Amino acid sequence: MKVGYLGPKATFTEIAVRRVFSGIEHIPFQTIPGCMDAVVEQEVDFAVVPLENALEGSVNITLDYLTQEVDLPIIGEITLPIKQHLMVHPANASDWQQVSKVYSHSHAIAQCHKFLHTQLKGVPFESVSSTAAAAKMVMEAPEANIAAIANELAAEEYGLSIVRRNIHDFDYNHTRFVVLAKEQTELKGLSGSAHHKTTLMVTLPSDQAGALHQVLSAFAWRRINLSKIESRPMKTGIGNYFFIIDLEMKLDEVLIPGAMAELEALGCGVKLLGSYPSVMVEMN
Ligand SMILES: O=C(O)C(=O)Cc1ccccc1
Repeated sequence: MKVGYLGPKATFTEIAVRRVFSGIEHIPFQTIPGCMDAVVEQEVDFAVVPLENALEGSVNITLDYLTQEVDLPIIGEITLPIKQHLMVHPANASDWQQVSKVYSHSHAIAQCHKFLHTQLKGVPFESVSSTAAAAKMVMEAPEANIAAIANELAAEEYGLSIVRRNIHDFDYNHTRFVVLAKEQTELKGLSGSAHHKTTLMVTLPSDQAGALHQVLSAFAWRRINLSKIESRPMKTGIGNYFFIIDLEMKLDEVLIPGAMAELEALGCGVKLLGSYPSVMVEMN
């Protein structure tokens, strides 16, 4: 068995993988679509990809690729606390305040905007494919005084010096990762979880007044709790959106199928993206 993740080694995604998958091979991929394609091509059995951060919101490439390019069920969710650190090559540890550029994943940069604006004012930043990819770049270029924003494991893995710890702008910084597979599978690492969610993709009938209100009513009168609703562009024209809706319950035989049937009767398109256990893990 193999699990693919957004690499290289020591990304936050790999930390999430390590907490849930033991005794199977962990394979890094350079991009989020690359991880998902690897499941489709059966190069790996599972993929773990970031979906949403508490400070920066959804990872749009994950939502869009999952809803529009591949057909893979979500079989689990892992929520991980995120701590961002500024790190440089040990050769530059004493003059880190003179760094010429800061590299990281776009979400990590966004989580540290206040720090960058106040402590490294005017220093340009650039987003790369992951936090660990940034750490690896810094390790490979000791002659350039550049910095990465990444986690503690990446500093260890790539031999970097952490010069400022916990530089994320708000303490409550968590990221949700989803586990994808080719088919619905029960994950051993998540089987003890008492918390389940169900995610639906809903498209509205065009030009129908009150359609979103009716969609929400279908959940409301059944007392199904929504933990998230997100709109994403259909990419067919301005104003054309679909919705991704997270329900705080496991797929049952009555309430969710009833709500889905009601939405279809209203003229909506409804697709089940997954019903899955959810765990919160520690950083360690
Ligand atoms: O780049 C990483 O390390 C990732 O796993 C993606 C990510 C980036 C920022 C916060 C959480 C996950």
